[in-house]
Amino acid sequence: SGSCSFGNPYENGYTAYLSPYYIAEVNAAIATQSSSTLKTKSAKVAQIPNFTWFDTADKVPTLGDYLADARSMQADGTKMILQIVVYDLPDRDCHAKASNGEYHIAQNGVANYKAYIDAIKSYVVQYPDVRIVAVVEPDSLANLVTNMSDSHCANAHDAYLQCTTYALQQLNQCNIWLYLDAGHAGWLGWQSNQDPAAQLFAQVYKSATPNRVRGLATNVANYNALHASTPDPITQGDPCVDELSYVQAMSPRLTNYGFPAHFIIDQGRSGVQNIRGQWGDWCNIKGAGFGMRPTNVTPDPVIDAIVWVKPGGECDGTSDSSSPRYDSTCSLSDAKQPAPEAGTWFEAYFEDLVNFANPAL
Ligand SMILES: O=[N+]([O-])c1ccc(O[C@@H]2O[C@H](CO)[C@@H](O[C@@H]3O[C@H](CO)[C@@H](O[C@@H]4O[C@H](CO)[C@@H](O)[C@H](O)[C@H]4O)[C@H](O)[C@H]3O)[C@H](O)[C@H]2O)cc1
Ligand SMILES: [Mg+2]
Repeated sequence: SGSCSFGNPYENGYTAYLSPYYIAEVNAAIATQSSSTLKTKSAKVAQIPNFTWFDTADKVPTLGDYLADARSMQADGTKMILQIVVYDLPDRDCHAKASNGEYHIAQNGVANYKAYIDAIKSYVVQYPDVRIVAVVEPDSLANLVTNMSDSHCANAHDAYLQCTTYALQQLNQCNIWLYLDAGHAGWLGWQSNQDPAAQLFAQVYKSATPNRVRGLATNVANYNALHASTPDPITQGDPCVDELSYVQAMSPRLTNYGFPAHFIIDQGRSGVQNIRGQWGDWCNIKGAGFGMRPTNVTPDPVIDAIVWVKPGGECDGTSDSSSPRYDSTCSLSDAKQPAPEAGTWFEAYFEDLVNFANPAL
């Protein structure tokens, strides 16, 4: 049956697959741009690998297309990594509104979610020769740590855990590596949140054995620095001023609870610091730029790789107060407006990310 390796999936010799979905978004954007400099820089972004978000079940068949495409690219000996996000929990994004999903617990949501996971699994098992890295359910467990006082999250608690355990039980093939989403330094890095978070992550890790959970993904769809030379003033009071200090604080706690976690850290929109009014602000933050490029060269052996998970240019949430998914966070002074619905293309914001990119494009 060959080896079922479970080391760092980002080991040297692997090439991250470029999402055709994102390339199409960027190409469409370029067609609307007039500046040749902007067009050139935008084209460079399309060549930087990020994660493909399966935020609706009807996108899952494209996973088969991407796996087949990646397999064809392996014909010459190239070894590919396909990076995806599993993101379709019932009552998703329970403490916010912007990213509420298609499934609802009250409407058979857990069963629907299991069918969604089964569909993903059906493709994973068809391509045992293609390496897959999956971030599992951004914001979900983090909300269970800090927002049980929100009835939406309290009511979703059991379903989130049941669904996540199911996903880990089903997505356990040798060609997939899973990273549970772990919020970020400004969410769970606060002294009072660290241990409860570590306990919950370890509980979920141990709820499905054997599993292919390599560790945690941090800073997904957020803006924190990997390493801040000088802490952003908004971090005042939080011992974890950046993602490096966050993962270094969490690692021994997780090991202590029986979860020897490694980490991947999103830096897709972290190129510019000191741009937020407060650390809890998360929506279309003005002044953000594309950040350090994805790499497996990291400042700590517990960090497998720096990655781009949130595709820059895809909106965090609408600023239209008449929308059912309107979240007032997207109308704060540090949020770029007007903004379209979460997940849809936000051209003005994309152009800012390009122009403010650090390193420059
Ligand atoms: O001084 N102290 O000692 C002390 C102690 C504790 C303190 O309380 C902490 O304050 C933190 C804010 O500083 C809070 O963190 C925010 O929590 C929000 C959810 O509630 C997150 O929002 C999500 O963001 C996602 C993208 O990241 C979106 O995709 C998603 O839709 C969206 O919902 C923010 O990122 C995150 O920054 C903590 O909960 C809270 O516990 C504060 C001080
Ligand atoms: Mg979101």
